[in-house]
Amino acid sequence: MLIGVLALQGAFREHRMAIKECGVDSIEVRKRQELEQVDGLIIPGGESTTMGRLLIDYDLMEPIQKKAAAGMPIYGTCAGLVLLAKEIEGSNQPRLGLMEMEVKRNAFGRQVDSFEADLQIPALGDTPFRGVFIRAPYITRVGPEIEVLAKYDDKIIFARQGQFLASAFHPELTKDLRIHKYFLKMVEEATST
Ligand SMILES: NC(=O)CC[C@H](N)C(=O)O
Repeated sequence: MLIGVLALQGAFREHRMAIKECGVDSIEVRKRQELEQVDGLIIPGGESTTMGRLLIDYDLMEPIQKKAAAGMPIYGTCAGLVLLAKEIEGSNQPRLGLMEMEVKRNAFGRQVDSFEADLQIPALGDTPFRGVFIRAPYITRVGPEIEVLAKYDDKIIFARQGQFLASAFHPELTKDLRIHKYFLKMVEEATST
């Protein structure tokens, strides 16, 4: 199994470290040829407007959408979550638009630019997951095919739609590997069918 981490901008190194800790190989994806090799893709946090523009400049937008349509699992964190959403409140910025949801960017407000919180995530067991939020978005509306995996303060911050996974927070900035392992299981399931 080979995981690609989109490396146009943002926190891609930390995701590669986490994947390595899980005992799985990864590569940085900046070109089509690199994308072609991978079984699953992680879209890191960063700046979603910049990353969206770079996806077009690097000619990766359509190739990713095509691989997604062919079943490739994708996990987006923070800016990655924004890029996965079909709707972005008040913005027409470029996006992959693969998940039936609307998101609000920088949604927790200026006073709470960055914060941490213990999250209850039933899909990961009883132990809370430390959520690191940095100018985080949240999900404001979801379609029926979306499974809500966690909320914080009544806001949806972790969700799945089939082979797509999205978190508003940054598990790659903690030592807890449960979400990366959860995604790797999704990739394993997709590649074994
Ligand atoms: N840490 C992050 O990825 C911030 C995301 C940023 N607010 C955006 O919308 O692009």
